[in-house]
This record gives sequence, C-alpha cells and structure tokens, in this order.
Amino acid sequence: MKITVIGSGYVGTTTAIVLAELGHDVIGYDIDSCKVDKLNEGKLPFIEPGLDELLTKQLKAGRIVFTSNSQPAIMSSEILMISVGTPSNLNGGADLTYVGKVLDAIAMHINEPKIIVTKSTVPVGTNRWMKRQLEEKIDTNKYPIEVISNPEFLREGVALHDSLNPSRTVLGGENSAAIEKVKQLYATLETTYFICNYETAEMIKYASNGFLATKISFINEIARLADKVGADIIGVARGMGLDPRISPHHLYAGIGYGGSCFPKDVDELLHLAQQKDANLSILKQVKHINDTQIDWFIQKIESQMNLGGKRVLVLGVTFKEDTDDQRESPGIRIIERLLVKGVEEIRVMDPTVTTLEQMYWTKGFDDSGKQRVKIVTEQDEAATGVHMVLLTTPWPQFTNYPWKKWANKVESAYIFDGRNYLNPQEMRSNGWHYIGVARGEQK
Ligand SMILES: NC(=O)c1ccc[n+]([C@@H]2O[C@H](COP(=O)([O-])OP(=O)(O)OC[C@H]3O[C@@H](n4cnc5c(N)ncnc54)[C@H](O)[C@@H]3O)[C@@H](O)[C@H]2O)c1
Ligand SMILES: O=c1ccn([C@@H]2O[C@H](COP(=O)(O)OP(=O)(O)O[C@H]3O[C@H](CO)[C@@H](O)[C@H](O)[C@H]3O)[C@@H](O)[C@H]2O)c(=O)[nH]1
Repeated sequence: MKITVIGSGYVGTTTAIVLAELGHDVIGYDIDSCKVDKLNEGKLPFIEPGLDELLTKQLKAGRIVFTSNSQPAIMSSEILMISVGTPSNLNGGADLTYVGKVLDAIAMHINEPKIIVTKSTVPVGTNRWMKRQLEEKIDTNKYPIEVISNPEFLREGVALHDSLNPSRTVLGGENSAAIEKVKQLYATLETTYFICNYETAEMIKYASNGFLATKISFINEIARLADKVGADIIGVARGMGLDPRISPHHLYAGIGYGGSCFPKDVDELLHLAQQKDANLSILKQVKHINDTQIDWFIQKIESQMNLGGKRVLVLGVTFKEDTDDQRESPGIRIIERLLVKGVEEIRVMDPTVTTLEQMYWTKGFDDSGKQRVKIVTEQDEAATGVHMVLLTTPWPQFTNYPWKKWANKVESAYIFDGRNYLNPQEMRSNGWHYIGVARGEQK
C-alpha cells in the first residue's frame, strides 16, 4: 500500500521506516526541510537504536522517500498518517495547531478519497473534530474521507522493538471498510486489534500513560517512606512485581518521570477533567509527586552537605537512556535547581551531548548561570576535584566509568544515584559514599 506519514519526528520517522519494512511504499513528509534532507541522506535527526540501519536499507530498496513538499506528499497516497507534535499549552491542554495545519494541507491538495490515520496523541474528541473540519473544507461527495484513530504506544529508546512487536493495535472509527484497510497496513505484524469508537481509542492512549505514570509516582512515594524505615525499594518493587496483577514493569523508583509524553499527557487528562467537571484526584497526586520528587532528592543531597559553592558532576541529561531526547528531562531540572542553589560548577557528561548548545534549557537561565555549566567528554579528568557525583540518567556506559580511579581524584567521594542504577556494594568497595533512592540504608 502507499502511505504518507506526516511529521518526521520520533514517532513519524519510526513509523514510516517500519511501514516500509513491512513492504509498503512510504513517503515521509515534514515541514522541516533540514530534517527531510538528512533523512534522504540516510541520517536520522535523532538517536534511536537500530533505526538508522533500517533507514539505509529502505532508502536503498526505494521503499521510502522524504519530502517537505506537501502537494506530492498528500496527492500520492490514499492513506495519510498524522504524527505531528501535540505539545502542552500553558493551560495544560494539548496544542492542536500542528494537527490543524495538516488538515489545511490535506484540504488544499486532496485529489481522491483518503483515509486519515491519527497516530499523534490527541485529546478526547479530536478525531471527531478532525472529521468535521475536513468535511467542512472538502467536497466529500467528490473526495470522501474517513478518519481513523490509531494511537501509538512505542517507547523511545526501544521504538523499533515496540513498533515491530506492538502490545496492541487500537483502531477507533466509524467506518468498518476504512478500519479494515488500516488493519491491512499491519497485516504482517503479530498484534491484537482493539476496535472501538473515537473517544474510546483516544481515552485508551491517555489512560494508559496516566496509569504508567501512576505506577511510577506510586513507587516513588513508597520510596520516600521506605527511605525513612530502611527498606530497599528495589527489593520492595521486585517482591510486589512477582504478583502478575501488579507486574514489575514501570515500578522503578528514581527522580521521577520525564519525556515528551507522561508529563504532557497527564496534564491534558487533568485539563479535560477540569473542563468536564470531573475530579481526577489520583492523577493530580501523581503529578504532584512527580513535580516534587526532585525536591525530595535535592533534600537528600542537602542532608549530607550544602550545595552552595560546590563542584558537581552530573551524569545524564536525556530523559532516559538510549535516546537524545531531553524534553522534560529530570536531569535538566536537577541542573537548573543546582544553579539556583548556588553551586560553583556543574560538569555534565552524557553520551549524546558534546557542546553546551545541545542542552535543552527550560527555565531560560541567563548566561552567567550557564557559564557555571561545562560539558565534559573525557572520562579521565571528569571527576577531578568535584564534591559529588549525581547519576540522573541510567546510561549503561556509566557502570563502566573508572569509579575506583575517580574516588582518588574527587574532593569528596559522594555519589547520589537518582536512578538506583549502580551497585551500592561495588560503589562502596570502590571508595564511594553511595546514596540511592531508598536503597535500604539503616537509619
Ligand atoms: N515520542 C514518543 O515516544 C511518542 C510515543 C507515542 C506517541 N507520541 C505522540 O506522537 C506525536 C509526535 O510525537 P514526536 O515525539 O514524534 O514529536 P516530534 O516533535 O519529534 O515530531 C513532530 C514532527 O512534526 C513536524 N511537523 C510539525 N508540523 C507539521 C506539519 N504541519 N506538517 C508536517 N510536519 C509537521 C515537525 O517538524 C516534527 O518533525 C505526539 O502527539 C506525541 O504525543 C509520541
Ligand atoms: O519504572 C520506571 C519507568 C520509567 N521511568 C521514567 O519514566 C519516563 C518515561 O519512560 P518510558 O515510559 O520508558 O518512555 P517514553 O518513551 O516516554 O514512553 C512512554 O510514553 C510514550 C508516549 O506516549 C508511550 O507511547 C509509551 O508507551 C510510554 O511508555 C522516563 O523519564 C523514565 O526514566 C521511571 O522513572 N520508572
């Protein structure tokens, strides 16, 4: 089948490449011509393990091409899959500007009947609204259109695995022929289809993210108590997770969830609840716990030493490992907090960052603040003279860092492991004072 994937970001690029891998003819369309040029040269505009090899393979096979020209992108395919961003508005609701622009482009270039598939995460009610918008803009007697909601559940860092092995394929819509056609896109994948109406499909996506965020905030709150009573939160989560009704997944305590999805999707759910006069009291708490988990971690550091005037090595600025995505990253939030606390110098190590310009600042720190931040790429001298090391992203590389050697070069050998990633015994035997998130230190 011929498909145009609109938006070549993390989701759109992955989806386009995977659809090509499934044997379809794919056009990736994005308004960002730099991104498009890169992709046509076989270079990914972001880091996602395994995806670059597949991109090269599919470009060579001629099954995929990228364009920033909307006209051929829309005219060439019967199926148009939307995967543009839906970031948060200031009021917490999702911003549908990009989706609206796509609808305008479709209306402008429509030349045949089309099925519009919504992969972007859009608020409940949006697919129905999209259909109405298109029906207003297009002569649907001449060019009938159908809209199908097909929310995406991939995780960054393992996007290829998740796309090739979907936990489920949710299809929301009103036209069974169009739903059948979308099912054919995935015919060679093993998946369970869940067919429902628009609102149910949209709600499944938000409720799934809300629930996963709830698991994380739940375990983080339990960690705060575990920390006071000397229980090891890793053991607690493992023991809980042995019950298949609980499961061990998304039950790792740390410095809170980040990324472009959980924070924004929890906000949108809360926004919708407010509009509809419903009280999502659990999710309010989930957000609150996540927002304050970094305060809790900073307090833990300050219970050991003052931050003012200290030199700190921060390991990790991406919101999780195996991605270069820093959106809503807890590591960045910690750096911003350290600057406010008056640390003298912050050294940052992250496998995806080599210059300060690559850091995704959120609070608009002035240059004097940023002057206290240095990107370090060489392991050897990274820890020389620092008062503490903070691990903020669980990059596998960090376990192999020269911890023993570093312990002899630091001003004081304190490691605060915000992801419970390192082995406390090993770190202690390497000469470090190890403090994790509720790792069973006796009070
Ligand atoms: N990132 C994830 O892990 C993930 C997973 C599941 C669902 N989602 C959802 O998928 C959507 C996309 O997320 P993302 O992380 O890929 O976003 P992204 O910001 O990485 O990519 C969005 C892309 O859309 C392009 N774009 C914007 N307006 C356009 C237009 N009018 N025409 C064509 N292209 C346009 C942008 O240039 C950008 O390249 C969001 O709704 C998100 O919530 C994301
Ligand atoms: O037990 C856990 C699991 C995750 N995290 C953190 O939570 C955030 C999100 O992690 P993860 O869910 O692995 O990554 P995302 O790529 O944001 O994927 C989520 O958001 C996507 C966008 O909606 C969905 O498609 C996915 O199903 C959903 O897992 C990251 O900061 C993680 O470090 C924890 O703190 N503890």
